[in-house]
Amino acid sequence: MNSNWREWRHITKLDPDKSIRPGEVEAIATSGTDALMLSGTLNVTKENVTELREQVKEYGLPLVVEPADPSGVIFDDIHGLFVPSVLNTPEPVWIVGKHEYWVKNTKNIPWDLVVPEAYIVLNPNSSVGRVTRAVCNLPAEDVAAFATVADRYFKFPIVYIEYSGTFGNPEIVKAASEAVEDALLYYGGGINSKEKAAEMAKYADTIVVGNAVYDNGATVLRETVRAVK
Ligand SMILES: CC(C)=CCC/C(C)=C/CC/C(C)=C/CC/C(C)=C/COP(=O)(O)OP(=O)(O)O
Ligand SMILES: O=P(O)(O)OC[C@@H](O)CO
Ligand SMILES: [Mg+2]
Repeated sequence: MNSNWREWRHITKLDPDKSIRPGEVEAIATSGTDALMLSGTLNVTKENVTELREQVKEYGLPLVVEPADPSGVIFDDIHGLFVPSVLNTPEPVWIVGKHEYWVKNTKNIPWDLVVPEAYIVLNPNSSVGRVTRAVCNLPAEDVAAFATVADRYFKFPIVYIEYSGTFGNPEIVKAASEAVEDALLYYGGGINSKEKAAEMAKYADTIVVGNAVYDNGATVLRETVRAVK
């Protein structure tokens, strides 16, 4: 297991609100992906996150929980807790509000596990786009400026270009990659082939594959891993 998250090239995002057949879990875990991220926007609870963790933990891959709300946070038997802030939302609750609530109401947060992520959400039809009311019709220069604010000003270690559910514009991802100096650039959205994986991996440090696991299966997942490693 490579538990150094700064070196991960490929992450598989599993949704606690969806089910995977037991045979398929092994195929996912042995695909060559660097880590499993347990995350979704809708219908995520401590119970279904815990259930998914139990289903995947025996394979020895790093497990990261990425909560959409404090109610979905678990601390036990995970290697990281990646906490998003959405930069291009008009609602501060998605930038810092839920975070304040979480800290105020939680004892003994294991800060060593916590990695902040600066999300730039670019698909208005995704759950995360709808829920956060993100302003998604941004030209490349605005995305680049958000990326620089995240990297140089707020010092977020991760800038995440999020097109969840649809394949994004490579020119925008390229502009973000040129704007980021120290942060790692994550790209996620619509990767379901080796070509799409390779295209975004030209610019992103790390690609995230989610829906393809459920829609296309572990063979395609493995293809996306091979394309970037
Ligand atoms: C402070 C704490 C502990 C939590 C709040 C963290 C915040 C502000 C999250 C806001 C952004 C968000 C909802 C992130 C969730 C991760 C994510 C984008 C998952 C993918 O979501 P979709 O694929 O759009 O959703 P579904 O798969 O549920 O449709
Ligand atoms: O599900 P997909 O479209 O692969 O997107 C991956 C991830 O960025 C979602 O948060
Ligand atoms: Mg999803």
